[in-house]
Amino acid sequence: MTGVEDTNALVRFEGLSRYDTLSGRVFFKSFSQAIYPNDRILLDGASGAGKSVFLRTLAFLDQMQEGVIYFKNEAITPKNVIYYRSQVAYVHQQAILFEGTVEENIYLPWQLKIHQGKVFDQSQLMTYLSCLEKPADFLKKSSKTLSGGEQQICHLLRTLMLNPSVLLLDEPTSALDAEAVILVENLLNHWCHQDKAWVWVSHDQGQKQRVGQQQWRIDQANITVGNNI
Ligand SMILES: Nc1ncnc2c1ncn2[C@@H]1O[C@H](COP(=O)(O)OP(=O)(O)OP(=O)(O)O)[C@@H](O)[C@H]1O
Repeated sequence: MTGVEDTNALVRFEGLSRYDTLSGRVFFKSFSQAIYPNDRILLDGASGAGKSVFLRTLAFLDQMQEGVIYFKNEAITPKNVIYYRSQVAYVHQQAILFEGTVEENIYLPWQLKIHQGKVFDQSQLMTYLSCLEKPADFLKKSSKTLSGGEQQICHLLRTLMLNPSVLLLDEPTSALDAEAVILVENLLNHWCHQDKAWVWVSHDQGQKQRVGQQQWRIDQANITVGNNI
């Protein structure tokens, strides 16, 4: 749906285009779509097709060349972009962690003005940990000593605790073993209830089938929407 309000959409974007201004490469052009509550979208495409570029653009982390993004019908501008990023959260494949413990990393965003006044739900964090079969002392581990998979878990927990509406998941389980992958998927399936949605990038065919109820596919700067995964 484009050009008119859509009160049901969480995120809606119109005419989204992203070029590399130096090389002239077009990543995608004039893409318009909406993300609705409970949408589980697989973003597919060959390596190098531009999936991460697209997710970062949608997260307002990369500069788009054309288009407008709306969150709950409000156009995103520099004035409300910090709030938008807290609601439409990009989960990097390579976790960005700071020096300190897992717990300190999870608390860090709570120092931002945008989260002040909100209450950190410690019992929710403990529930997430137990869903991932991680003991409470995982929180005390230094970020320096975490394995790649543990870093991804820390990053995901930090994002989930901020209670976003939409997760933009860029290969969020790529460093995890098969059992941990299923635990993360189960947790996110539980998380993705009525007013939540995700766009998920994965290279694992089994995971693509499990996490994608619809597919957006990037191919040579075109994005097509379908259901065949
Ligand atoms: N900010 C940028 N400016 C210009 N080019 C970029 C930028 N970011 C990434 N690229 C290039 O865009 C191409 C697509 O990168 P991207 O990481 O989005 O691909 P991808 O589809 O996510 O690939 P993969 O599945 O291998 O992770 C790559 O050739 C990359 O080098």
